[in-house]
Amino acid sequence: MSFHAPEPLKIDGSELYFGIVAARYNGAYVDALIERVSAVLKEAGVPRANVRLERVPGSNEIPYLATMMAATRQYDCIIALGVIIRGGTAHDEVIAHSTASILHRVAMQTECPVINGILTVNNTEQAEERVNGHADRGGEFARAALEMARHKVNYVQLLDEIDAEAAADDINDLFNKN
Ligand SMILES: Nc1c(NC[C@H](O)[C@H](O)[C@H](O)CO)[nH]c(=O)[nH]c1=O
Ligand SMILES: CC(=O)[C@@H](O)COP(=O)(O)O
Repeated sequence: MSFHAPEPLKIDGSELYFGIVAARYNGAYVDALIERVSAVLKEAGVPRANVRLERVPGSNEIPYLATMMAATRQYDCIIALGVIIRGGTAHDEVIAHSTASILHRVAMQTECPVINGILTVNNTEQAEERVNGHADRGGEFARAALEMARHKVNYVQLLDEIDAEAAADDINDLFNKN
């Protein structure tokens, strides 16, 4: 098991907004992830009102809601939470790969970072260890979300400033020509 999560950064979450999309499949494990994510966001000062939680049937449905939430432009980061447990067929692999790839695409296309908090495990013991046991994956996902939300806010602001400067340059050029 991996225990090399980065050292937590001190991030003031009081003005950050988060969307959580969580599967109902394997609900007890996912609920435990939601609890840890919520606790860590709260510790960072994120007001409860700044966090919106949406539930979907299974992890396969997460990308749709993540896309819709990101498209609202109301969030600084989306956190996707699910637990995929290996079954008898390759269905679990199909869902794990496709969701991971779509979540990246959502982030690139909307400028809203997306945290892939969809655990892919071989059995219930591995799920238990990661959500209620030694590994605090929910906490890790929340801390990654705080860090990425801060990047998002900074870069969106920087891009706005660059756009404003470019627009001002265009206006100056126009006046200088006339
Ligand atoms: N087997 C798991 C699923 N399967 C359900 C799918 O995610 C989906 O709801 C269904 O295929 C309809 O589109 N979901 C999980 O989150 N975890 C699993 O282990
Ligand atoms: C139906 C599912 O989402 C998933 O549990 C598939 O399990 P299995 O591969 O054992 O049919």
